[in-house]
Amino acid sequence: WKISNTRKERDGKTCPPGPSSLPLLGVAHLMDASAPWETFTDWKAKYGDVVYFRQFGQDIIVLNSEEAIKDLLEKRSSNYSDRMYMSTREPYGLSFDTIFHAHDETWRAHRRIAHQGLREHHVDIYQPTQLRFTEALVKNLENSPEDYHSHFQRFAASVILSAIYDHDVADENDPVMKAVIEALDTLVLLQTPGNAILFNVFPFLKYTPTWLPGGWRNITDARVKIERMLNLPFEYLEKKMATGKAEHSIAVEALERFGNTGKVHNFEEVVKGACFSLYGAASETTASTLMIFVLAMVQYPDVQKRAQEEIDRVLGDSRLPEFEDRQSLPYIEAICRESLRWHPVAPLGIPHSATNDDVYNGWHIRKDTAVIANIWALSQNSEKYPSPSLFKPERFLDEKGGLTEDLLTYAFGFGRRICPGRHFANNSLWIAIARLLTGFTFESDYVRGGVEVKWHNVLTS
Ligand code: HEM
Repeated sequence: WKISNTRKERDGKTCPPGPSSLPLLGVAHLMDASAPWETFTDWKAKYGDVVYFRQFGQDIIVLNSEEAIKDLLEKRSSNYSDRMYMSTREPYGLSFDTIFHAHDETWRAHRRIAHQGLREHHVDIYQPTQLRFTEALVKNLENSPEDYHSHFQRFAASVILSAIYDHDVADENDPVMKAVIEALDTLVLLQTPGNAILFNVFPFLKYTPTWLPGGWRNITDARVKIERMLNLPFEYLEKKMATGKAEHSIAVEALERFGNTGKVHNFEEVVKGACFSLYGAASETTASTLMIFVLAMVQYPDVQKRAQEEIDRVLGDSRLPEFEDRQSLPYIEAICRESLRWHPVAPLGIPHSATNDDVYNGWHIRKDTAVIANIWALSQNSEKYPSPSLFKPERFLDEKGGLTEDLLTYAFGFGRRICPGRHFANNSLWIAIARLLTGFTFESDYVRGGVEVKWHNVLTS
């Protein structure tokens, strides 16, 4: 066995450099399975900005620089906006999901629905809802601070369910929210590319009994959860519509628009699928980013103190931050950006896929190659972010204390597949972070017998 950093030949064509794969293992023995983005970032030094390898029969390319990512995923987006085939899609009833949908007409309809409801500035109409659920989050955290993770999950699910379905999450027993949170744990694992590749090779994994480790793979159990998450919010909405009580929401708007045109075949299923994907993608990412923010506040008390001083200085102690205060609180904004950068919640994004054969820098890229944009490598680039492992919001401030132009858009992906919920997510995160810093000081309870924080890395961290 010898690591080769020369260019590799395949079918007589030159592929980008990368580690050689072993027949059964692929490159598994070379990777840190719990944090593959770190291995890929180390490979940048060894192999460069474009790294190629094969894993369980799948061609994979990792892009380790902004330039390579822009060249392929943005400038050549017509060829790099597909998704790799996931063997978990059809059997688990996930064919309708935008996130892993092929780059086709249904996907375009999904993106139109998402864009219509979540485009920049338009998302401001959800601010009153985001504020209302932030107030609920603060109350819940006051009552049971130890349950912070479930409070963040509930906050994230509530804001998005309200925007999509005008569904008001009443309490922690709300059946729709419970269905979403219950299904999401399984969904995230099923859609983690490494897991899906394993299903390609060992299809029998679908039948793992629920009581065994890895029981989330059980196909009967998973399908029930996924169907409930797909159908339940829609059933609630239909009841509201039937009684004329449905307020404006992304789903209602889409149903009206597509229903009238007759252009989209099976439009109700299309709308359902698009909405499922939106709240599927919104809940976990938003809640996890808040977890990352809290972890940073615990580890960096000086940052927390400086943020609280900014809030006191700008607002005094007579009122709480509102969206209108955003411009006047640059350090809070910088904390939001640093929370997205310090440990990106989706460190490898979601792999794109090549529709056709292509040539880049003289290297051959085969059709159906999975193309991973290594967001982690961008976020930890020490030339752009000195001492990248430190949580330093000041890196987003200029000498005059104003914000830099680095908006961290790369944390939300690239090209045609860029996250359609990014403006909505930014608002949810900002108001939650501003209000949490006003109402609380976060401290570690580890020395008092609390649990050690461990990263849980799947499709999201
Ligand atoms: C902190 C919050 C969030 C982060 C960091 C995040 C990040 C991402 C990333 C990296 C992708 C993959 C983009 C690509 O393939 O290049 C993505 C896709 C997606 N995100 Fe987000 N996201 C967040 C919140 C949201 C929210 C709030 C929504 C919905 C309201 C949403 C909806 C989606 C959807 C539907 C996709 C799939 C797009 C497609 O495949 O065409 N995300 N997101």
